[in-house]
Amino acid sequence: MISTQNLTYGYSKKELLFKDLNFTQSAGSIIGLLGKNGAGKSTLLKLISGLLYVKDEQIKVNGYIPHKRDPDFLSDIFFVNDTPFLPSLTIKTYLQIYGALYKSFDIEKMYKILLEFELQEDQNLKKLSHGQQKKFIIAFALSTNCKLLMLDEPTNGLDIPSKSVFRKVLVNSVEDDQLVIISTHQVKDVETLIDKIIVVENGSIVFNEDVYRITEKLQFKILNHLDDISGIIYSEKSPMGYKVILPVNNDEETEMDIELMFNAICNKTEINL
Ligand SMILES: Nc1ncnc2c1ncn2[C@@H]1O[C@H](COP(=O)(O)OP(=O)(O)OP(=O)(O)O)[C@@H](O)[C@H]1O
Repeated sequence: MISTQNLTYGYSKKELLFKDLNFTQSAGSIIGLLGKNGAGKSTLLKLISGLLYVKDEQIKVNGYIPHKRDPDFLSDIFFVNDTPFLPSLTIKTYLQIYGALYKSFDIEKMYKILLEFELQEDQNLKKLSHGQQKKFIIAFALSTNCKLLMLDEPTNGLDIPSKSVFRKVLVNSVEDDQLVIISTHQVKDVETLIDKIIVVENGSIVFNEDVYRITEKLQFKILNHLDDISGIIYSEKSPMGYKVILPVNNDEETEMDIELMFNAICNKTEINL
């Protein structure tokens, strides 16, 4: 679905953000795109969606060159920005106008998600709070059934119940022929959703692994002491004790602690899966 070939991009010619970035990604995953502030996550999403320009065929998405903005390409991708810009229209009117732009738009699904998010069709989008606008655009994105969904900080501004609804509707909505990329700092919000982690650092992809491979090879535990435990890959002191990453050695699989995993990667821990 996405392939990049020596993708090179910088906001200024002197300083490149991405240099010769190569990666491919097929459909059927919900990816957590992680990285520190300024790592290049949003830029990568903008390049994939064609909002930023690169020469030649350095990126292909669904067989299209994104920046050419072919209508067929645009009707099958959706990019949810951290701060959505919505017109002064009621939800109902917005759906009538913009739903038509997406070939697989499902109005019934939209109304079901609106109900879950406690939004009504007669509400004016401009008069919604930031969190309500976010919920609206997430509901719309999921209802387009686009092959590629990119969500930049989707849980930013959502209250706690809405975050649970977000997780539920996303999991129930996504099909195997879709690819979802979620860029976020709120890693705990997406921990149970994602099946792949991609970490970007200084314009490079420094980690790219399926969650099932991580939990097959690594254990995530909390220990009272570090003494007498051999093979610790990474550890961090926490109020409960020591959070540690260990190799799996007795077939006992644990849930991945995404925050610990991310910190281990950022601390340049050698992780061999
Ligand atoms: N419009 C722009 N003009 C110039 N530089 C920019 C622009 N947008 C982003 N940058 C720079 O590009 C780099 C990557 O920014 P980007 O927004 O992609 O990072 P990010 O990983 O999404 O960060 P954050 O987690 O803080 O949102 C940063 O150094 C940033 O200052």
